[in-house]
Amino acid sequence: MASTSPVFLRLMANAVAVANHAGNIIREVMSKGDLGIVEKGVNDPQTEADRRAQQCIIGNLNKKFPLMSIIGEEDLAQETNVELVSDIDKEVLNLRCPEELVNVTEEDFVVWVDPLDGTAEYTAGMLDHVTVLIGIAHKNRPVGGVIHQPYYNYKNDKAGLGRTMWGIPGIGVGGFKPIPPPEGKRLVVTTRSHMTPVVQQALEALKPDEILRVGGAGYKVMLLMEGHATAYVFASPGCKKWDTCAPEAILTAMGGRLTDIHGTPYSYASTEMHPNKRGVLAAAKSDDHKWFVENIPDEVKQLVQGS
Ligand SMILES: Nc1ncnc2c1ncn2[C@@H]1O[C@H](COP(=O)(O)OS(=O)(=O)O)[C@@H](OP(=O)(O)O)[C@H]1O
Ligand SMILES: [Mg+2]
Ligand SMILES: [Mg+2]
Ligand SMILES: [Mg+2]
Repeated sequence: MASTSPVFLRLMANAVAVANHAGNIIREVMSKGDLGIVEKGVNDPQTEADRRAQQCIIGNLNKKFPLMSIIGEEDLAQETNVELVSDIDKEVLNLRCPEELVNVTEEDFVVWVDPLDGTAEYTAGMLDHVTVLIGIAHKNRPVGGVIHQPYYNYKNDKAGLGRTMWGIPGIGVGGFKPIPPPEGKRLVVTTRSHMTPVVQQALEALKPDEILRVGGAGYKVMLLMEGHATAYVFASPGCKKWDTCAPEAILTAMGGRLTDIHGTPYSYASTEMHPNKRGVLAAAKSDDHKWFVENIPDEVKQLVQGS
């Protein structure tokens, strides 16, 4: 079965396994206590966990899919002697493959990797905000996504610590139960640490019942997936393709949408620039997404055009 599975399913099943392994690395670095923090820029830390998790994810995917483009957040020379992850997720391997991906070969996929999303929160001990993101794109669009949350349940006696969620548009999602947001309420999730006057202006115009400020694109989208928020609104550049590719795939698979603040999808081609310069707007329900696109003021849209 495995040897005849489409490349796409083998890739997804390996992505789940390496994301789990990256989660082990992230917890191990934290438990050893020396995070090895390097400041890449203002308010942009990198830790030993970011570095080792990326080496593990890209090293393993490279070994198994040597012809595929893989783009990771951290600017590192790839080590060749990374620890081999031999498991593969059997449930994902045995899923139905989307018809249009059955015969696609590895050269035609592009993988976007954020080895640790929410680094600032990781260093500050806000551990549930931390995720590992692996997004798979084909013909510029996200076709599969994996989000691993290494500290899921960490406040809960460590019962069942960590979880992995996946989504394949046209097929479905796994590892969590999609929950719709509460009817008749507008709950907006946005940045915790990158507030600007324009981000604020957009939020005020939307008149939310509540604003949730959390770290990381992965965690914000998880709040949408499980009904804790109606929309993720970030009217600013700053987010990158590796932040949004996996979350977009999962949201799309459950009927939601992730675009720029104008309502236009991003392209995930390997030649694409990394920053999402036109901001981020996401919702678990496409009707909600439409309402938010229509209600972000034109003045804000003009200020976040990516030029
Ligand atoms: N230059 C710049 N300007 C404005 N905002 C920025 C910038 N760089 C990163 N960000 C925002 O910072 C958050 C964390 O960034 P990353 O996801 O890239 O970092 S990491 O994966 O945690 O390392 C993430 O969102 P928040 O967590 O919502 O603040 C990014 O959207
Ligand atoms: Mg970073
Ligand atoms: Mg990130
Ligand atoms: Mg990161």
